[in-house]
Amino acid sequence: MKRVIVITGATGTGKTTVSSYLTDQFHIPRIITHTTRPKRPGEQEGVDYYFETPETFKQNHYLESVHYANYQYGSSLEGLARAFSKSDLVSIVLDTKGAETYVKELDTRVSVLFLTVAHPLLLKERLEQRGDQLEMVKNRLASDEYRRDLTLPAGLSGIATVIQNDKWDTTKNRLDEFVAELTTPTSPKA
Ligand SMILES: Nc1ncnc2c1ncn2[C@@H]1O[C@H](COP(=O)(O)OP(=O)(O)OP(=O)(O)O)[C@@H](O)[C@H]1O
Ligand SMILES: Nc1nc2c(ncn2[C@@H]2O[C@H](COP(=O)(O)O)[C@@H](O)[C@H]2O)c(=O)[nH]1
Repeated sequence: MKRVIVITGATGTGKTTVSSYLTDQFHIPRIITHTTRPKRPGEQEGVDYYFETPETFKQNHYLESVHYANYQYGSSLEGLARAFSKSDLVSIVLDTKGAETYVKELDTRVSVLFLTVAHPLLLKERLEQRGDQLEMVKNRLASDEYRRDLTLPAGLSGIATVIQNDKWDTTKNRLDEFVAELTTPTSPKA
């Protein structure tokens, strides 16, 4: 059965880092989503995102789309099909609103990881260290979406596996266990 690991949580909690680990360690490809935000240094078209203008953004067919801190983001049916052509088990990085939509739309074909950190101050430091523009960090941390995504939403409670991503070695161990449960045929989660 095809399955999507939805990785969600606040900005800077490490969602993309976790998704890259799943690709490198377990060959789980990521669904590439679309955004109208400008590229960060080092980001590549079709690898990190499909970078769109507000006009081209409208031309895709979305399973869900959101506004996040003044930009548009969406996961297209085309992007989903492209990832599933590589593997029956894929991941996607979403804000919590998108994660709730995925659970509603794909139901038992979704496994959710919700990432947190011990203190939100860590997130500001991580965004700055990542090289985000200071103005962008300021706007993002002042957004309703940022505050919303700090807490596990009711719609994901009892569904999501929560991982506190403070120490990367601990997170890696939790991820290894999570994937083992998903991919063991006798496991209730498989
Ligand atoms: N456990 C960790 N300890 C220290 N730094 C980390 C850890 N996990 C991730 N990081 C770093 O934190 C920064 C943010 O991580 P990442 O880009 O994966 O977050 P994100 O949740 O995808 O963010 P966004 O929602 O803004 O795209 C990156 O520079 C990453 O290398
Ligand atoms: N609901 C969706 N959320 C998405 C999608 N693609 C990314 N995201 C989330 O947006 C924020 C900001 O991302 P950033 O790359 O600008 O830092 C973050 O929470 C992502 O997880 C999407 O297609 N749908």
